[in-house]
Amino acid sequence: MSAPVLSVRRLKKSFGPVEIIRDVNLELHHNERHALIGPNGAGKSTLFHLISGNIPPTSGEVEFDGHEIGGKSPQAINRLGLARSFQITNIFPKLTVFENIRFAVMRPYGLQYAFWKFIDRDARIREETDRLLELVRLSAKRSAIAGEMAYSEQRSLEIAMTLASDPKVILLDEPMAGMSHEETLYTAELIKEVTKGRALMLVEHDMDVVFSLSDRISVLVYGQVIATGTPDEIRNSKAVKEAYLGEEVA
Ligand SMILES: Nc1ncnc2c1ncn2[C@@H]1O[C@H](COP(=O)(O)OP(=O)(O)OP(=O)(O)O)[C@@H](O)[C@H]1O
Repeated sequence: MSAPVLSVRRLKKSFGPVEIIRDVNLELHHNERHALIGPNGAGKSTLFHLISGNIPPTSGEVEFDGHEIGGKSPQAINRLGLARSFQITNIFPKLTVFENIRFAVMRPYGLQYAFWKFIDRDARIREETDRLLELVRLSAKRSAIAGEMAYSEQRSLEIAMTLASDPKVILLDEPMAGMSHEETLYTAELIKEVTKGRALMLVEHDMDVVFSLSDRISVLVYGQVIATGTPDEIRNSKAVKEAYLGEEVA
């Protein structure tokens, strides 16, 4: 496996006297799909917030693509090539699908405040928007109002917006939350496709998705990584069974 594109070392985060992230070490490699699983309240979202710059660490390091990013702003981290989509859908519900993606495409060009009519002439932005529409299979929905689409379609749109900055690393926080079985299968396939050539870190509660999609899995329990390994290694880990998966399977 290649060198890590993202390394978390001895990371800690306390809220007041309570230590939520307790000395976490984690590596994400180029072209790797890596899931982070663990019981409710284990600290998965907090770890994502620390990596994406939404909250600063108490101590420790986060290195992304050769840069120390711990404590940097989400915008600065995003510009370096790390993109995150949130548990809560991040789209503009009253705009069309095309307008939503175009907004995300314009962001890296610093054009988001320009007039739409001038932007419409900008072939570069239109082509990139069309490419992303096709990639997430939403071309037929380009004129649909985003907030009126099915939930899974809104998540596809959100994934397209996350890809707009052409990130090296993508963090997805519970992309299947609230989806039907069919929607989950569809979205898992889509995620597989669109993350080719990138590194993905995923927080997800659907264990079928986690075990079929991931190259490696890390298990977080009470703010500590208790195991990292391939799906088979994690499935057969005694420590994981005792601390977490045994309970899930039951
Ligand atoms: N800003 C905050 N201030 C105080 N405590 C916090 C804060 N954010 C999170 N916590 C606490 O940190 C712990 C970990 O929360 P976190 O949301 O990271 O867990 P999680 O593993 O993502 O859980 P879930 O699977 O339910 O989403 C929880 O006990 C939560 O109450």
